[in-house]
Amino acid sequence: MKGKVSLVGLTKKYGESLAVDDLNLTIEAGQYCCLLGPSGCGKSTTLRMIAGHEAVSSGQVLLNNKDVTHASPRQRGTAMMFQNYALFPHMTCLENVAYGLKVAGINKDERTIASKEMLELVGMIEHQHKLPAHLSGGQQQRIALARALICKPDVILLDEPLSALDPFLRIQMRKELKRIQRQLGLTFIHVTHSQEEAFALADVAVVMKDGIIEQSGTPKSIFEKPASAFVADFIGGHNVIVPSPSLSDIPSPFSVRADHIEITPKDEKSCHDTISVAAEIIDVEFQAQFYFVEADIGDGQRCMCFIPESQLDPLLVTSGQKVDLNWRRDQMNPFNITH
Ligand SMILES: Nc1ncnc2c1ncn2[C@@H]1O[C@H](COP(=O)(O)OP(=O)(O)OP(=O)(O)O)[C@@H](O)[C@H]1O
Repeated sequence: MKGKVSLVGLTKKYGESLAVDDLNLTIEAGQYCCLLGPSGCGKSTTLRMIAGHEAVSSGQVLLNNKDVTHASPRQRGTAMMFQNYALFPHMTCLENVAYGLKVAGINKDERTIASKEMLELVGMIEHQHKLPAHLSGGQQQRIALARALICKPDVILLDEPLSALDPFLRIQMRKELKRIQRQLGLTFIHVTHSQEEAFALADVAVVMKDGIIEQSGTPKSIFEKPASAFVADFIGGHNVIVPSPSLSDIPSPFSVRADHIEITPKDEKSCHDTISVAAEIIDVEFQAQFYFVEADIGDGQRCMCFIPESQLDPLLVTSGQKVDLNWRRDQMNPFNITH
């Protein structure tokens, strides 16, 4: 199976500033990989270096174990789908999709058949004769995807492909991307700043910060054990807590999931495997299936708790109420990375 991508010491410098710093990563053939991180962390630069649209300062890009670091984009076996779709406005959908085959010298009959197949795959065959301007954002995106797929690349590179779509369409297209990736068995590398998107799609999520990989793994493994305070904060749903004197047997910062915290009346519980922290409720927000409760635990630290709708005691959990927050000792996550 083709489509294995290896990044070896991949580095990009703009002047003195390091945009991507000694990245080492292997993406296996047929995996859906999401590069995830805040703005400026180096995701797009990494993607562009894999595509061959950005020169590498040092290190290597290997495709199927072959060094393609200095190969042109067309020689690599990768295809890029851009954020703005970059469709040719004067060409119909069919012509846009067929363009790559035309450049490759494929005859008209063959490229029409192949392009129609691709339009079927992305659900756009009935729009084949329309111009891009007459399509919705989601439809334009399907055409852009068909165009990227037409030359049968081993790897598809997608830079924030869903960011221009409204929330409903974004979820629909997310499912489509996954379906097509699974159906064709291709490697997809997808850049996003949305943790939700990355977790929904990725076999492997790579969380980046300041040009380095902070953590990579399955979304579940990252959510269950964020490696650093940065990852815990970025993926959400976790509290990063710096132990205060009342937690004297806990030496260093840790995270605890918001849905693992239980709220009880003050001083009610002291089970030996449970950590209890005195807190004052700041705010309670109804979020349909659960309540979002914010509480002050002293030393300027706030804790968020997700309490299932059916389990919240409205007499206990109101603003200003003094309570205990409790979680099991084994639900505390110490960090592997403490920089
Ligand atoms: N052409 C360039 N010249 C100089 N600096 C650049 C250039 N392109 C990117 N950078 C810098 O490199 C760093 C990484 O940028 P990059 O676009 O890869 O980040 P990103 O994580 O994709 O961000 P975003 O989500 O905002 O697109 C940033 O500090 C950025 O300012």
